Amino acid sequence: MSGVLLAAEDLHYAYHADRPVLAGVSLAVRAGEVVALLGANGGGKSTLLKLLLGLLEPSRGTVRLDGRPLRAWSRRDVARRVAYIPQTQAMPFPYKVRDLVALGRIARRGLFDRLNRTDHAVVDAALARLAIADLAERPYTELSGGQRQLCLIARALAQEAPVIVMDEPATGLDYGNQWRLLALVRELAAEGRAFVQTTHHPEHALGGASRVVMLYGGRVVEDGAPLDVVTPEHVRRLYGLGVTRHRLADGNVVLVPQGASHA
Ligand SMILES: Nc1ncnc2c1ncn2[C@@H]1O[C@H](COP(=O)(O)OP(=O)(O)OP(=O)(O)O)[C@@H](O)[C@H]1O
Repeated sequence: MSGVLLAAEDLHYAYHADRPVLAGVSLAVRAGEVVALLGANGGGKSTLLKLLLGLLEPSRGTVRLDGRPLRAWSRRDVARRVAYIPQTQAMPFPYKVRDLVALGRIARRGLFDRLNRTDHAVVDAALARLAIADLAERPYTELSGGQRQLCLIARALAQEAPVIVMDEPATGLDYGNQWRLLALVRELAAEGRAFVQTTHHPEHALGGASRVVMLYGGRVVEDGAPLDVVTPEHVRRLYGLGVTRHRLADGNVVLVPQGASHA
């Protein structure tokens, strides 16, 4: 299919043979798309991301990058095409923020190559885009969780990969930064990048994604436009929580929880 950058075809995966986590997941991500992946805790979202990145091997099925099976690519070529922002990343070495973001350039250059003028300009642009230029000289290890998250996103931008995979990118970000990040992601997608991101916030999927995929019982149960997927019925099925959905006068759509249920 045209424009598909990253595709999962009938993926199966289990950490333990008697407990399948994914049981036939298919998904295609096209240039310009922001795909939000929703699912309950333990539903297999992070596992799916790791399969898409080639960090885990599916027991059945294939992941394709630019149409070629992932296992046919070298790790370095995958890193040039796909950037990953994991949920948490321990960073024992106290890199300065600028140096951490510059690590994104390794995929483009050799590990021991000196950064050239273009590399420095790309790093500066990434810091500016995340509005963290003022943190550039601070050690990463001394930053707050949310500041670290912004640095990891800047590093992914510096990598200049056409696909960016993010595991709960809004975690730890304050309310303003959460919505600024969603807006930035849409801007970057409009420039032709593709995003796959897990989220625990259906509102973020409604307001920030161009497509929403719901994982339930190890399968994709919904895949479509945010307004078609993030419905009270589907939210109840996924989270066991009743919500009402309202369109505001400005056109925005919001969910209002009705109270928890274990049904
Ligand atoms: N390394 C592992 N070894 C064994 N089981 C694992 C491992 N990692 C995850 N699991 C199990 O696989 C299932 C899916 O986990 P995964 O982390 O993919 O879910 P998730 O949807 O990302 O969850 P959350 O929303 O809580 O982050 C869970 O039942 C989890 O316990």
